Order: sequence, then C-alpha cells, then structure tokens
Amino acid sequence: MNTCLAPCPVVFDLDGTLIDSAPDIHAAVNAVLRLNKTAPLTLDQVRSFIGGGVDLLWRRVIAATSLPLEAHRDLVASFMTRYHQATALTRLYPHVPEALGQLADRGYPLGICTNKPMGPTRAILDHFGISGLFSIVIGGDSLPQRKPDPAPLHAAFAALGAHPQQPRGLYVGDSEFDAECAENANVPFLLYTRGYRKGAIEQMRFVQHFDDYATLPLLVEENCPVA
Ligand SMILES: O=C(O)COP(=O)(O)O
Ligand SMILES: [Mg+2]
Repeated sequence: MNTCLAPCPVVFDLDGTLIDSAPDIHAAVNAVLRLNKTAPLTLDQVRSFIGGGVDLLWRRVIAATSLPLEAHRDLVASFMTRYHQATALTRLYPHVPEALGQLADRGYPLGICTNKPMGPTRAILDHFGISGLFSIVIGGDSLPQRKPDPAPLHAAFAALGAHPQQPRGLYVGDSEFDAECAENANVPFLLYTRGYRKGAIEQMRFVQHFDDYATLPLLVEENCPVA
C-alpha cells in the first residue's frame, strides 16, 4: 500500500489517456501525406503509431508508405505546423473533467507526463479549459529523454514535491510506453484500457486497470490514501 502523509501526486499521460486525440493526429498526418502525393493512412494505422512521440510516429508513417527516410525531418516540420491547431476532432474521454475535479478538490497534486510535444499539449489543455488543474506539465520535448525513459516521470513527480526516497503517488496511462516508464521510475501504474495500448491487458504490468473515469477517484484513494 502506497501511503502518503499528504495527498500523493497523481500524474497522467495525455494521448489515449485523458484525450482521444487520434482523429486529429490522423487528419494532420494525412494532410502532410496529401501534400507529399502519398496515399492516406487509416485511423487504425495512425492510432497504432501513437505513444512514442512525433519522431517515432513519423518513422512508423514512413515505414507504412513509400516515403523516403531522408524526408523524416521535413515531414515532422510540416506536421508540427498543423499539430498545434489539431484540436477540433479531439475529445476528452467520458467523466475525465469530473474525475480530475474531484481529485483536485481532495488536494491531490496533479501533473501531466506525455510524449506529445509541449506546443500541442498546451494547446489541447487550453482548448478543454483544464490547464489550470495541472501544477506541472512535462512534454515529449521538455527533456532530452522521453518515455519509457524514467527521467520525464521523475521530473514530474519532483516538481509536485515527491521525495525520491518516498512513495511517489501514481502514474495513470494507456500504453506500453507508460507501463514501462512507470516500472523504470518505480512508480505504481494505473492502466486506462480504452486508449491506444498495442497488446493484451494481461501482458502489461500495472497495479490496477480501469475503463471508466467515474471509478478513478476511488481507485486513487485506495492506492494512494490520504493519511
Ligand atoms: O505523442 C505521442 O506519441 C503520445 O503521447 P502520450 O505520451 O500522451 O500518449
Ligand atoms: Mg498515451
């Protein structure tokens, strides 16, 4: 049991965890492919490429198309100009605002640790009016390292006042990148199962999994009680 003297920090992944952003990412990818006279990819394909950040996303797009690897840099640059405005098709998962509000009201310090770059991360949090709930936001370009490296998660918890030698609260995420990052950082992991996970739930390591944010406040309390 992960008991904290003060409410434990709770850090969230973003894409596939708090937001279903795949439709916007898909549209932005296909806009760039169209410009490069390349056939579009399906939503399922693009969704399966999300989780490791923009560079990996485009390495996977290139592998799935006839585009040359040397074009990677220009394709990413072209994508990024669209990614900052890519909010119209993105939705918060059901009950996310209520769950975050309840946790904040109970005094849990909240943070974000995502592989999404900071520009689009800020844009989407502002779009949904939830930026103010998070005391720290670590994006995919905030540090030289990205998840599953533990450095971004360590940075998020340190900013929320967690002591490295003490229980560090919880990380909530949807993907194998998140589970591995939590394990590398020695942080208990809660898996949201309606996101962009590639494999079976049973193949992942987590303390608990959930598919409805209405249940999250209780899960957090059970795994991270306020002493
Ligand atoms: O941008 C990505 O590839 C994934 O972002 P996430 O870390 O919020 O899932
Ligand atoms: Mg994710």
